[in-house]
Amino acid sequence: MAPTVEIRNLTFTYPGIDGKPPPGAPPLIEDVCFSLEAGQRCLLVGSNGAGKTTILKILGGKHMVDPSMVGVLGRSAFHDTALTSSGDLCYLGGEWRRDVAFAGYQSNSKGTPQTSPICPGEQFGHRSTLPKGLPEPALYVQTVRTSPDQAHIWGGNGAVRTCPPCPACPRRICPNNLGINQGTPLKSGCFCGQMGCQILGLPLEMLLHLNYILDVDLTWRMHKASDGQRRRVQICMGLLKPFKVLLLDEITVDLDVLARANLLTYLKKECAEQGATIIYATHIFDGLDDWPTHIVYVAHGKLQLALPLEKVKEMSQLSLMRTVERWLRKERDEDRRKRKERKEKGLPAFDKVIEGSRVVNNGWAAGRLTSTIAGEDNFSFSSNSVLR
Ligand SMILES: Nc1ncnc2c1ncn2[C@@H]1O[C@H](COP(=O)(O)OP(=O)(O)OP(=O)(O)O)[C@@H](O)[C@H]1O
Repeated sequence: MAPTVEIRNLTFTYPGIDGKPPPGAPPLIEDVCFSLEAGQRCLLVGSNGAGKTTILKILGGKHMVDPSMVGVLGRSAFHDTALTSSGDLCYLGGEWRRDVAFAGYQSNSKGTPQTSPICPGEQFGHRSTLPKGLPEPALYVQTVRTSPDQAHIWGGNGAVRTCPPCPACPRRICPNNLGINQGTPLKSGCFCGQMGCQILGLPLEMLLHLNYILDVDLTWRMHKASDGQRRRVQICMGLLKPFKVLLLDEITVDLDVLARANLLTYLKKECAEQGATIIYATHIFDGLDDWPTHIVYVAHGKLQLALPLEKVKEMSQLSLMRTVERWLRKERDEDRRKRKERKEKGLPAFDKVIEGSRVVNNGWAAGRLTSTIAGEDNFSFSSNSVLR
């Protein structure tokens, strides 16, 4: 069976705002390889800062890497934007926000901004869909972010401008509004049913299905909902489109035990019935022992283990939680031993921190003509000023 998710020698360093990794920065993710097939559920584990979110975001197409390094359903998640907009590839992360984008051209010959907006949810941003003949660096993709409270437009310089809903496109936030610099918080007090149907443009029937699983009351007012209630709505909205590959970055954190158990059962069933692939990064192991089919363990951005669960030898004696605890304890002890040795040799205990700006545009790596691997040559396959 062809893998639905394939990572081959993935190496990645976060770029700074100039689009380049800080000089001398070591790779954050180094030489990671693993693959998964349809119907497999994989737990992604590792200590804080190990690189789980980074890997999931790369898989979710939020950071550009060489297409040879990551294949989701046989496609490059970053470059093939139709993959994410179709819903086949779904990323649900800790923070609730949604990216929609438009592609356009930075300026015409007179320097006037030119935009060719494409509404959210439609295919956008691929170089081949844009008129030919314009110089490559003029191509850009810009992100409109929406959250329950407001819509944000991220400008090229990282500046945030809030954006009112577009009158021509009342069910959605339309990039036609780009450039309107007026702050209208978006539906902060709306009903959660309205959120799904009006703002995200989803039909009510679809909403009702997951609603039952997550016990969401469509009359909840978003600004009055508790953290866990908002989280339920987030998950509900995120899972509405049928997915083939689902990436979950610790989204169950605010859920009560019943909601979490129902969700895990639902996901397991979806996986078995629809042949979906799920990767779930978490630190919460309650009730997970018989959930995953596979486990991937990363430490310091490097793959330690990628195995079917039944092949994990510790699991014959220990629970999943105790198994992972043992790995992390061993890793921590090893780190401490190394630091001690370095100190004894008169070296600083920790590696020198390479200063670089943190990429804040929703984890979308600033566009670049260069590689995201420190010290490597430029990509031949990238466009400048990509600001997704
Ligand atoms: N946007 C960013 N720009 C620069 N560095 C980042 C960015 N996001 C994360 N990092 C760094 O990358 C490393 C891995 O972070 P990541 O969030 O992938 O870890 P994680 O395994 O998900 O951790 P946790 O379990 O705490 O969520 C960390 O050292 C972090 O400081």
